[in-house]
Amino acid sequence: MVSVTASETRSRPFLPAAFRNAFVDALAMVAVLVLAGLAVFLFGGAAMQRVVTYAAIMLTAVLGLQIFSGNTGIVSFGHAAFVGLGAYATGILTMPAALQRTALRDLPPFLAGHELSFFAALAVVLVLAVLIGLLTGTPLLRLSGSSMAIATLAMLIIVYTLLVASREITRGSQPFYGVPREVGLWTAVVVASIALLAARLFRETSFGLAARAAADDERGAAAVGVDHRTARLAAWVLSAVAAMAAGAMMAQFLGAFSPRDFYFDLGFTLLAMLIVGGMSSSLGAFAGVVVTIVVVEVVRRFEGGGVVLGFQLPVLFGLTQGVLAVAMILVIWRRPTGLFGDRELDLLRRSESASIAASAEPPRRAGAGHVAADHLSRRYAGVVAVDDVTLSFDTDSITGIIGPNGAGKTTLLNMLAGDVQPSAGSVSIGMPVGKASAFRFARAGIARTFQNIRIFPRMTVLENVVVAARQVEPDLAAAEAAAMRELARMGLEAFADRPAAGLAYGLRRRLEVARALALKPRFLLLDEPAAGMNAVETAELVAILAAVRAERRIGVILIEHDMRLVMNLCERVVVIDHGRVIADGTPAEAQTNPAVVAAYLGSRTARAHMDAKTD
Ligand SMILES: Nc1ncnc2c1ncn2[C@@H]1O[C@H](COP(=O)(O)OP(=O)(O)OP(=O)(O)O)[C@@H](O)[C@H]1O
Repeated sequence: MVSVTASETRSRPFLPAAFRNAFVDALAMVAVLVLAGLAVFLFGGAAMQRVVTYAAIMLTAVLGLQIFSGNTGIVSFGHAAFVGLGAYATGILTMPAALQRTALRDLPPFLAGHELSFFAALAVVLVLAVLIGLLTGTPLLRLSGSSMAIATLAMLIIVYTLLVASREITRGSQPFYGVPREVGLWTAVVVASIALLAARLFRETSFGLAARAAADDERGAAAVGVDHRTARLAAWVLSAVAAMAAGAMMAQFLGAFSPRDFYFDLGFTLLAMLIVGGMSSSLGAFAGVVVTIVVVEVVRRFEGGGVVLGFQLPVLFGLTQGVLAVAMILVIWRRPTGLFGDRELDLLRRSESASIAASAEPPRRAGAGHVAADHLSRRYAGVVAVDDVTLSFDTDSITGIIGPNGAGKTTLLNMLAGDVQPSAGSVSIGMPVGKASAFRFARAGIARTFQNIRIFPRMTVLENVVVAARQVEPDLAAAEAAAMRELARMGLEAFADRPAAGLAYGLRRRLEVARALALKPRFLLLDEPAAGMNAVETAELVAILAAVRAERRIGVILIEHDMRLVMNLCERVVVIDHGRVIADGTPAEAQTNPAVVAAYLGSRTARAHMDAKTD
């Protein structure tokens, strides 16, 4: 459990808490793998050693898939293609030259006669994997969600077709043979161990955090400065590296193979293993491989028929794939997050040793600055949501935006946050942000919360805030300490290690504010921050916002229907009706403005709200 201390620890930790925890988790899984290797090495026969070697190779490939699909939430059917490319590249690079002259007579000269050792070939394959990852990822990741998943399927088919068509290099659909079989148990165990470390640690890097945040809520992630395309590309490239490393080992493990070995069957097996274990964690990938290999080894014995309890079984062709398919369906049905859920081992997080001190460093104060809307309009097929609005907001002030339902308040706020593009006019935030997009606005100091809360439910409460802190603080340990400080401010430190999904409604709203503040913003844009809160919670929120403003001198712009909150907290009130600004002044002026009363306060209840005096 994370504990908070009031002051920052004197000695800086060797590694940020998240990495220490990840490292220990990975070491625990590596220990199990090494012990399994040792057990079959000492006590198992050659057949058992081959099973564990194969399991370690598959583990490397499944971890590759997990790095991408587990962190981004996008299923990939294409990773078998990476395994195939790694296998063929290794086969060509390591095949003895004499054999090449007979088996691959038409091999282009630049590919011929290298005769590399396995590890030299692996190094080349890894470089190749980065290039192939960048080349395939850049166009693929322009798509989103299910279209991206379908595109990975297309990639699998394209690579298969290329392997079959490139006869001079691959022998087409004929078996590619003559690859030296240097990869044994320990090579596979070592490479799989490195893949385990990489997969477990990647989760905690800023790319891993960003990819997971975007998987949970893409708009919410952009609002805390996450560039999801870059994060996904990083995950894709690393996953290609792991999958191609698995392919390199597979080539030398099998010695002979054909394109069919890296097609739908393998793609399905990799996915089945990951889904059975649990897609979202490296623990899931690890467990999935162990469970499915054990099941497959047992089932395989019955595939060719045999006698069980006196009964003669028929030959059951495809029994293993069938059992895997049923296992996958059962898991998806009964346990959608896989056998091992979507949490890592988190060995250190469970103990006191992972305490993170809240940063004592005072957060930066916003300098003078402004956010301005210049003749801003936004139309939606026939509806003019915002109509020619010109407004300017300064730091060190709190402005309330009020107006009837559907007046255009949220649309205006979305444009000020770079989340919605104006149909006409422009937004200036006091510094250049290049192509306007929400993540660039967030990094430039425009933080926001949403009317419908957009936290990252599958991440912990602390991770929710660290994602934001990392966008402005490259040092992870410092980002953790800053995130802890914001959690403590919002009274959430006791929940730091819990999944955010478990928070009650009011606490989720607070978490969203803590997350926004971790961006060290110049402006904080809040869309109905008190919605759904009771009077006590609202009063606490008002006190927190007033304290934040006093401490940091930031500009706060909030949309709110709770007039008591607006009148108590805001120095300026902007009233919007039918997309236009109809009043802009002090709360007292708004209360007595006849246009406001006429346009906004038709009903008696609303008038009663408006008449609420400041406490
Ligand atoms: N994505 C969209 N597509 C089509 N119409 C939209 C879209 N977003 C907003 N609108 C329309 O624009 C108008 C203004 O909506 P907006 O949500 O900005 O108002 P609001 O003042 O925030 O309302 P509320 O107080 O109910 O949240 C409404 O008529 C709404 O239906």
